[in-house]
Amino acid sequence: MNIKRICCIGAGYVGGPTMTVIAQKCPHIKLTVVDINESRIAAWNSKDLNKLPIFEPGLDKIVEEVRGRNLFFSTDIDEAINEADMIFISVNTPTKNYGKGKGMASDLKYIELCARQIAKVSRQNKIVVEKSTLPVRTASAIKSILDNTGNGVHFQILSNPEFLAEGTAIQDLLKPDRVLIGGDASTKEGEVAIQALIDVYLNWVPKEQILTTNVWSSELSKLTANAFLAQRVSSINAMSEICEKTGADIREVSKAIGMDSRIGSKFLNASVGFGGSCFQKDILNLVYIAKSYGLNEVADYWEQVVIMNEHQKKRFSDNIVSTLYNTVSGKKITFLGWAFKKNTNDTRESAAIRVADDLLNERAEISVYDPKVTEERIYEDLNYLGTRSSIENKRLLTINKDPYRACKNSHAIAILTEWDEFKNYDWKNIYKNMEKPAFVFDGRGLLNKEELEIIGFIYYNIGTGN
Ligand SMILES: NC(=O)C1=CN([C@@H]2O[C@H](COP(=O)(O)OP(=O)(O)OC[C@H]3O[C@@H](n4cnc5c(N)ncnc54)[C@H](O)[C@@H]3O)[C@@H](O)[C@H]2O)C=CC1
Ligand SMILES: O=C(O)[C@H]1O[C@H](OP(=O)(O)OP(=O)(O)OC[C@H]2O[C@@H](n3ccc(=O)[nH]c3=O)[C@H](O)[C@@H]2O)[C@H](O)[C@@H](O)[C@@H]1O
Repeated sequence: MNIKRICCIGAGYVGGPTMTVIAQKCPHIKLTVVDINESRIAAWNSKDLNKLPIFEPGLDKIVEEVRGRNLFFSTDIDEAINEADMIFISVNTPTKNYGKGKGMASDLKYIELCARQIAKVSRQNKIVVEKSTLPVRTASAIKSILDNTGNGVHFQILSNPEFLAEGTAIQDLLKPDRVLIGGDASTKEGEVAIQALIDVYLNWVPKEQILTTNVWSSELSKLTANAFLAQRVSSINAMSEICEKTGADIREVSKAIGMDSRIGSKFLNASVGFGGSCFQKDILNLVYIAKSYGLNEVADYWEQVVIMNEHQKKRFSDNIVSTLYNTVSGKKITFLGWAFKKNTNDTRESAAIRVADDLLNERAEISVYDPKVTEERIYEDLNYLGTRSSIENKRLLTINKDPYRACKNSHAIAILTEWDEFKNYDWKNIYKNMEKPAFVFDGRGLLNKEELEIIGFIYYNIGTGN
């Protein structure tokens, strides 16, 4: 089966970049990315490429090349569904914040709405691809909705989880470690659907890197991959606390263990805690699934990864307070970075939000510098926690688009995002304009302790205790 038209529902961090890359590599396929969020679609269609809703290195160039050629962004969801041979569902699947499973299970209401809409408007057979990260066995719920509410047309459901990381999305999409496709190979129609999606990827991904499994393995592999990655961060962060008590240096420990090829060197950077929209949500989802099968030991095991992460954030803010003589009330503390990692404007679950909230509870005054994140976003993140009124948050937290001004008159700087450019700042100048003693709390282990100490800073690096 030759796919000619693809529709992607959800123009977010996954749908947007993923379809952009497919459009570049498959000029013979017309792709339409749709979303209910009109302003997001308007931003994707913006003439000014700096106004795209998502910042990803290299994304703007490819959008410029393919938009209007074979890639389209639209709010006309019904039309895009109806004309497509293949539909990717790439909507958000956040942690449920109400009812059964509150705070743990994935909220599948957006997925269900998509399935109902697909069923309602489809006039010919379609392949439906789960791109969103979903609890294992979600495909059976989607299939049941499609088969029971549709117009008698036939649907094949595939699972094709996305493994891109933000900040490197384009590179990850162009050269994926693997592409995973889960489908029902036991039927002829299932086999045809699997092959149709393989053929799309074969336009740029070597066939050895395209892996097929049954649907449930594919759904569960995505949760497993994120759980393993997050577990590495929590494991190294747990060791960072031991380092701080014993004089060991976490960077040396990471290097020493990473050289063991069975362990490997990636994802061993101690930090103020992992952020991002997925690690926490996907592990909590896994915990919920385990509990729902009565697998309490399994659930507890994975939940500890999230508990450790919360502890790491709290320990970082506690350390700032205790180092600043147990009082930060009225003291200006500057945050370099608000996003959850470098090269993204995404702030979801960023450690900065928790750390700021803790310090604001201690009545500190926070000054934030992050060139990629909008002012509205930062206040929304804080207001969402509901700890203080939005007026109070605006009074206590200020945002500055100039890092030097952001640091002026502050007592301490906290590094919350791993931007490499921090290293190249004029730190002597920053020091000159700060209150003394001037502290740097490096939550990403990026700056050079010795250099900063020569300038006069008192430097704390997560995982070294000095
Ligand atoms: N952000 C990431 O780096 C990765 C995310 N994922 C998974 O991909 C999925 C999507 O994540 P993101 O792109 O980050 O989410 P996002 O929140 O950036 O985008 C989702 C979009 O779907 C739209 N939407 C929701 N319901 C809709 C409906 N019924 N019809 C049309 N549009 C609808 C929303 O308006 C939103 O623009 C999630 O399941 C996530 O776990 C997987 C790999 C990486
Ligand atoms: O499902 C998802 O959403 C994605 O989640 C992560 O990608 P992402 O969250 O975008 O970014 P990561 O590079 O994984 O970083 C996550 C967090 O862990 C932190 N981290 C990462 C690595 C490390 O060694 N130490 C560490 O603290 C980062 O600073 C960041 O806050 C996975 O890496 C992707 O494979 C996956 O597709």
